[in-house]
Amino acid sequence: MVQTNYSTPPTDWSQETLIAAADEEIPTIDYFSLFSDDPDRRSTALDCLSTACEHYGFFNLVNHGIPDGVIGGALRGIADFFEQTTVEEKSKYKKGDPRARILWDVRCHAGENREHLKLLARPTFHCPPNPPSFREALREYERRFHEVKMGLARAMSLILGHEESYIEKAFDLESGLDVAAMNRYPPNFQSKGTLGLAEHTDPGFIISLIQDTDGGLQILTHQGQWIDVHIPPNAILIQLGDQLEVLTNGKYKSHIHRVLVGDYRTRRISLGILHGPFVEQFVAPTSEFMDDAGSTAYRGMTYSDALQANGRYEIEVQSCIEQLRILPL
Ligand SMILES: O=C(O)CCC(=O)C(=O)O
Ligand SMILES: [Fe+2]
Repeated sequence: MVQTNYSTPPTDWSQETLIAAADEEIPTIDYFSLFSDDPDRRSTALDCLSTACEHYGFFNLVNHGIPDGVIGGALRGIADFFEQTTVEEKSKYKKGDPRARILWDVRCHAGENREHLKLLARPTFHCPPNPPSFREALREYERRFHEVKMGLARAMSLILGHEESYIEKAFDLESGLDVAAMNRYPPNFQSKGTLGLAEHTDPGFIISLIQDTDGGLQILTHQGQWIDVHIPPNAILIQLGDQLEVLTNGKYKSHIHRVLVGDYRTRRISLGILHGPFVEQFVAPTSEFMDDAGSTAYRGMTYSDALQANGRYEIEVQSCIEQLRILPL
């Protein structure tokens, strides 16, 4: 994540700037149409995907084939974990061991108000054992979305002008590092300020996001405007990650987003999965996306090094896009 300074909130965030967000349309992509046998339908869907990736960097995915019950079950399981597990039990997962595969914390200050749980979902699935319904429900959703992710990688490879397996190979996606990041906002009734989560971008190929309550997430568009993100029930928000920005030399960009807590009486649960390349995969802009002089706007790094470039652990999945960007002289 960029600019996540937990002790000092950014100074220019007045109440007004936090609330002034435009109500803009979020592009919607129909997943099944991307693979339709009807060539017109398919080509229209791929065109829409191309516009969404290049001009927005995020979109709502519908008709993805994951049953409503699987999405609802995962969100209920997460709520059960946050509500039924004792603080003593959760505290076993506090940051300490760099090789930890599960991380839990609660933050309550002017720059961040949330309880969160992160766990390694792929290549191996790790999860607290209780409540038992949580593990199974999360695993089922994660398994289903893995297929959707591989499909999106194929469709995006095509709109980038490559063979279907281009992104899968460039990121070694079948061995990719997927981290599930679950949030509860606000964490309690002592929240301070209006920020649930400070502005940041996320690393990886894409980030998929589901929620149980609409409202709170805001995205800074490439045109520099904060917009409120509305995710229709059972749609999945897809955000492009930093490593896709690096691979495409900035043709597809990740974007800054943040979460507001606003009303302390409304609870919101979200599940973002950060779908990353294989940790040892070296990710650098490929020649097709360079200009005639062969110049690149990003430096290459393995995914593991990029995740640790800010001194963080892999499981924290923090962005280091600032270190990856080569600033023009
Ligand atoms: O809760 C949300 O809506 C977004 C969470 C997020 O951006 C993250 O965990 O990286
Ligand atoms: Fe994020």
